Amino acid sequence: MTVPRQRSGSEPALAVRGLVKRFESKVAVAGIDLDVPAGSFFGLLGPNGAGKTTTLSMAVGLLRPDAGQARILGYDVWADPTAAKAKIGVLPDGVRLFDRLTGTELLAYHGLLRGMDAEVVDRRSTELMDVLELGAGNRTLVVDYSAGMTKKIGLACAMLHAPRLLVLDEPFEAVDPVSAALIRDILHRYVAGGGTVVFSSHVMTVVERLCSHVAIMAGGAIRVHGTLDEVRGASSLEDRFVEVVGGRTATGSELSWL
Ligand SMILES: Nc1ncnc2c1ncn2[C@@H]1O[C@H](COP(=O)(O)OP(=O)(O)OP(=O)(O)O)[C@@H](O)[C@H]1O
Repeated sequence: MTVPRQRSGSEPALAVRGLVKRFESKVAVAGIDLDVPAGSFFGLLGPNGAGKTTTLSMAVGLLRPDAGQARILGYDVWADPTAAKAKIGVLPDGVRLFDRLTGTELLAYHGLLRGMDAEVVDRRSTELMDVLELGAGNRTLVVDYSAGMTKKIGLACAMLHAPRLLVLDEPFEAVDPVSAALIRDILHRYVAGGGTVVFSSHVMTVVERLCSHVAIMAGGAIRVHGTLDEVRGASSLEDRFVEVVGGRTATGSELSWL
């Protein structure tokens, strides 16, 4: 008999153990252990190809790992997907949405798929469309949205059911500064209200401004993690990042034809 795992108040919002993913001969994620404390604002950093998207996709049950485990608020993502997925909202990489719908229709679709009450969906989607400045009455199809608007409707879909954990892959990419500030405020409020956010980003200033905790990945492994202050020490986060992942600068001899 399998004894259900005890869930306590101190359970990390997200816990991964020994996550591995290979794509043919390429090891994209090489055995990652990571705890995201409940109530934290967690930034996952790393250079292009470090394995951030692959890690987050496995952690939320979108990509099956070759080895390892992921738990969301104590629920195993692969053994108990219904319970685990009820607790999370996900903004995946390159959001694949049913884009022949208006934003409001897409939110209704998401809400009803999650078994939410139609009236609640209606109320929340109007509020989300409004707050995210997508226009509650806007009849534009999502396929015709700009990249930044697509990011915002993806975020709205992730938040609609009021999850306890938000996992966001590059939420600030392609978003204008005004919308980025808006998203930052919304996420701040969400964390202040007891939610947990994990997001990947390349924008150090955003991570430094928002995050309580940070992990830096490179080559499919976590190189350093901890609170923001522990990770950056006396340097800036950017300097620490370059130090950890190894920086390369153009010496002047490259691209001489340019
Ligand atoms: N479906 C796939 N098939 C083959 N290789 C893949 C696949 N997905 C990812 N990879 C490889 O795995 C490695 C990690 O990719 P991943 O997208 O997780 O990196 P990332 O840190 O999110 O990068 P970026 O910051 O550029 O988005 C890369 O070398 C990438 O080429």
